[in-house]
Amino acid sequence: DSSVIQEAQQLRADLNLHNHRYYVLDEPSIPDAEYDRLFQRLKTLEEAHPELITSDSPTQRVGGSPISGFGEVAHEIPMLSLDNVFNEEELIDFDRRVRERLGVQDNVEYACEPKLDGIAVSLLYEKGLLVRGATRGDGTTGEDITHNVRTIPSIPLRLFGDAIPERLEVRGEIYMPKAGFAALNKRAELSGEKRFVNPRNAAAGSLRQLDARITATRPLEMCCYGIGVISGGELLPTHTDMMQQLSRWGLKINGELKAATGEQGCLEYYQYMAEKRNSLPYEIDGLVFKVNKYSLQQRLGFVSRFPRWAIAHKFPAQEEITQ
Ligand SMILES: NC(=O)n1nc(-c2ccco2)nc1N
Repeated sequence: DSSVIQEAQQLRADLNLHNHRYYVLDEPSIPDAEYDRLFQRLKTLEEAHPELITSDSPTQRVGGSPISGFGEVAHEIPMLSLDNVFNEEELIDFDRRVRERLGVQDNVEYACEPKLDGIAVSLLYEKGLLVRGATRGDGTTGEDITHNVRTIPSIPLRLFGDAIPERLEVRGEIYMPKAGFAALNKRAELSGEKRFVNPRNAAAGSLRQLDARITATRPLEMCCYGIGVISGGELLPTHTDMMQQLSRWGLKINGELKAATGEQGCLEYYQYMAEKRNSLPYEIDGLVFKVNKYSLQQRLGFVSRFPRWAIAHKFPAQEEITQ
């Protein structure tokens, strides 16, 4: 009856908000015991009235039986991997090429982020509901790991707030924090299971499980670093704007995300993060500098879409031959 429906809806909303504060904001709002009590109450209501169960209920994070195999996902927008630079000179060269290609003299604003050492994933939200998770794969085709990404507490099953796009593809890195990795290997040692070599391998192995119940026991987190498809919604002018918007919709973004001006701003960020690297709670294998304005990315993206290894040498236009 309607009071049970209302109670279930209220419990679902409250639990999802508590999850958001605990796993995305790292600011727990209630004691664990209180959370468990609410969770058990929702579980009881759903068992008594299965028709109340919705896909974004926190009780639905761990699926039922294992899947038989991984489906394939065709990325509508290719998931490009990043080119690398290894020193200041090459970074300065990158910035110079960017400004040359844009035909600008003055400084370009960059978005600066740590490069998390995990697994790149694509999350598709339709009308705010998480409908699919996929690995990068070869950039064009990835593996469907929806059943496993649903178990990760920092991945919202439903976005909240307003002006949520019809379709929103969020891209980010699934990673295992250093502390979680150490605890997992400690448990593995005690139970005679194999240990993982590093957090990246541990995350990769956890996402390759056919049985989501195993993935659910692994301390995984997800941090957004970009978007793919966005339709029926507003694309904000810059990457940093868009990441802040993802955060308002309940997604986790990296606290070290900053805007910097020109090559000098990037080099200062590099120094700052080089000092800070060992004290971060997760492993990083570098930093990522992105031209912050999407309009400039589009222009640059255009140039880089042509193969850099081939060029067409055109003949001069011939006089039109009149019949
Ligand atoms: N791994 C990582 O942390 N990444 N990866 C990107 C990326 C890959 C392609 C475009 O952006 N950005 C960040 N922060």
